[in-house]
Amino acid sequence: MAFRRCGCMRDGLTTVVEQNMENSGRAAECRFDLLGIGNAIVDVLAPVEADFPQRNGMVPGSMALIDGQRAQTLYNQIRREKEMGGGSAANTCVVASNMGARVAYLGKVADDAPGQAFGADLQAAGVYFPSVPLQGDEGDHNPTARCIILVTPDGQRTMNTYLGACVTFSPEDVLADVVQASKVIYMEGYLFDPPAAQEAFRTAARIAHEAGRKVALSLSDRFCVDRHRAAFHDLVRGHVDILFANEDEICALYQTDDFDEAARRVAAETHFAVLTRSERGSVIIQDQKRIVIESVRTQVIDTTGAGDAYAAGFLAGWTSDRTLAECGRLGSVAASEVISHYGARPLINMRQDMDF
Ligand SMILES: Nc1ncnc2c1ncn2[C@@H]1O[C@H](COP(=O)(O)OP(=O)(O)O)[C@@H](O)[C@H]1O
Ligand SMILES: O=C(O)C[C@@H](O)[C@H](O)C(=O)COP(=O)(O)O
Repeated sequence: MAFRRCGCMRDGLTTVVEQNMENSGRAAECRFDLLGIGNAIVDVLAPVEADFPQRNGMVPGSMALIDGQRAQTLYNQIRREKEMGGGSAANTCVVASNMGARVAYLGKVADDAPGQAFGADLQAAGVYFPSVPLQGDEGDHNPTARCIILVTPDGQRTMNTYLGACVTFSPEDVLADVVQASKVIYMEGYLFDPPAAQEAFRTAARIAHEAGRKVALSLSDRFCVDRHRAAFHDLVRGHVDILFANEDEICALYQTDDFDEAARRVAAETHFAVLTRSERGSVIIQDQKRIVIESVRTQVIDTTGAGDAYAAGFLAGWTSDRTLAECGRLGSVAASEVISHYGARPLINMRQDMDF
């Protein structure tokens, strides 16, 4: 089955696309399959030597929050390979759109050159991006966020994020009509770092559920889970319909080193969780039933965005009524594409060029 394509992404929201959702019981009459909400970030990718992260006080494979000065120091220190739109949920949106889903995104940039580039990347990918950039003094004090991503020869990425304009994202930035028009909203756990965005997160979840839409959450990073464990527990137990997490993150949530124990505990607390395990693939858990999905082997150049792309493939499949096994396979296929080159966004048109 081919994914549906929306040819009117930038029309006014009064146009509601009629959907034929015969067997899903999910939302009918949605303009968007997927709405991503997250920290709007420009990624700066750079190859570094294997020991660079440790030598510079970083934990390999993690995301650390840094201030503007540290961002500038690192920026001057590295050999920049690529600068491009990033942000975890935004990456998911771009990949899902590339796979044929109809996608919108909400996030905060400043009205500066990186912010304009971030918006242009989304627009080029067919993602509807109605968020208003920060203007004037506020924008001058909070420039568009940057993530300095250091990639070691084994393809591992270590991220250093300066949040900039993202710290101003608040409930007012949650556009209710866009939320209501989306089958599923997908929010990144990183949104729990900027304080006002936590409230925005809850606002978006409430609006979505009131409109009969689904809410998906990615736990994002194990240290992010450590920072916000109680809030994530609360969300997982009561407010999230689909949970995405990698092995480290789900283990961090339940404070265990044992993946099987973490998987058992999440199965007891939630109806639907999707757990990724890097080259070991993923496990989909729905109502205690487990489906194991293999990864797709590829030459790994840069693992930035593997989890984001997996979620994209999965949700593109889920919102077009694929079976769970097919959703998982689409996740693995999407992830294998983005880890085979620098950057978290696809270099090909996956819908056209790959076997779905
Ligand atoms: N080395 C790899 N080889 C093949 N696929 C991979 C590899 N690393 C990640 N993937 C794919 O990406 C998905 C997400 O990767 P994972 O590392 O678990 O998430 P994250 O990027 O969030 O840390 C995996 O389920 C798998 O499909
Ligand atoms: O959101 C961030 O702080 C980093 C993003 O800009 C980055 O593109 C990212 O999240 C990569 O995704 P991941 O490797 O799947 O975590």
